[in-house]
Amino acid sequence: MKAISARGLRRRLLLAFGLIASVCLLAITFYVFQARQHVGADYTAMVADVVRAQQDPDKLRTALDRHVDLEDPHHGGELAKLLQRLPRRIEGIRLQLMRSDLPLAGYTPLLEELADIEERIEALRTQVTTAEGDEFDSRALEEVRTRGLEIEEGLAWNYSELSQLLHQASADQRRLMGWLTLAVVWLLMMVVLAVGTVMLMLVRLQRQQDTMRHLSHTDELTGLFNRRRLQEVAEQEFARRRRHASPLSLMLLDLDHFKRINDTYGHPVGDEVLSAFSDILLHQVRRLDTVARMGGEEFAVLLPNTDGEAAHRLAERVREATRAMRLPGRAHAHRLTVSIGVTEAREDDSFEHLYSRADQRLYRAKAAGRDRVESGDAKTYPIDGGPGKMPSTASGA
Ligand SMILES: Nc1nc2c(ncn2[C@@H]2O[C@H](COP(=O)(O)OP(=O)(O)OP(=O)(O)O)[C@@H](O)[C@H]2O)c(=O)[nH]1
Repeated sequence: MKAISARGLRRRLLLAFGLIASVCLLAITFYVFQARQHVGADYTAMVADVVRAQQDPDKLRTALDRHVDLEDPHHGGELAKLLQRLPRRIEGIRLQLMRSDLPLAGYTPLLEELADIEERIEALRTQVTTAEGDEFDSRALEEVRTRGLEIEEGLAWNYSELSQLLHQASADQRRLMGWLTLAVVWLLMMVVLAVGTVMLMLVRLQRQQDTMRHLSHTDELTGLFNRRRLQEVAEQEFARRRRHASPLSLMLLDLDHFKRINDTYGHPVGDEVLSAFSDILLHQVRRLDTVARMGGEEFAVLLPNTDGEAAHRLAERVREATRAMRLPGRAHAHRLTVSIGVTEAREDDSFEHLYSRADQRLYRAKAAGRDRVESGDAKTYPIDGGPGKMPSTASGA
């Protein structure tokens, strides 16, 4: 599986975080809008019905007055029609209340009273319609008036109570919605915060992992790769070589008599020399080469796409540069030299074999007097690409 870099991961996490935050923001806006609209619409409709119903008692009083004052039986028709409409209005309000989510317990006494009024309206309507066409006596008219006024009073009181209850409930509901909205906003903020924190932690974790990986691949003193990393890169290069059949060489380098530097100038100066030598190596090689410190004063350079001849030339350049190197501090007068073993990978070779051959050649270079490059081939190699001869399989001082 391809590893994601810390930067790539951070970019993806930030993108995800931005998306989540936007969705949350949209959800909050949508919720607040819907909640306010919903509550407003329900109560507006119900309160409007009750306000209209509150005119009914006045209409009833007027109809009664006309009915009684004119003593005209035909006016009974107008009163009867009104008495027919009133129960429908009550029924409509009752249905609205039932359908709403209001706690009906507070409304039950009112609804019961309205049901009672409905019955009385029905009785009065029967009385008025039955009497239509007959002669009204004043006693009967007075009775209609009295019963009508009782209904009018009952209706006026009930509607007024209902209106108050609805206004109160509406105010309560709005307050509740306000709190709910706040709670939702708070909750979403917490979610966003939590997601952000988790993402930050993930980014930190990834950074730590990257640092750990870097440290596990790096030599602390010189900043070069270490033995483990060289091994990994070598395995990759061998796999690549099997696919593309390109040359691959290895150079092993060991500083000569390094102990003397430590003994003469002290360990810290020895450390500085090791760092300065690393710089020389890095300066001489290409970007695709892998330079590693194997431990102590021993180094290795893996050279992809490089045959033994080119590797030998490079080794010579490194040897020359090392001799010419001015050592730091009190060691400035000391001349540092390096012995180098070079080898090119053969067909069906392995890194272990390659390394072992380079090591043997390094040993030979040491044994032959140090400050030498041993490549093991009987050929002579031109140095720096120009014509030149090597006395034997080795070159050096
Ligand atoms: N300053 C410093 N010295 C180190 C470090 N690692 C190893 N050394 C020293 O390197 C020296 C290596 O000594 P030897 O193995 O005898 O090798 P040499 O003196 O270079 O001799 P030849 O390799 O035979 O030419 C020892 O004195 C080690 O203490 C390090 O990280 N810093």
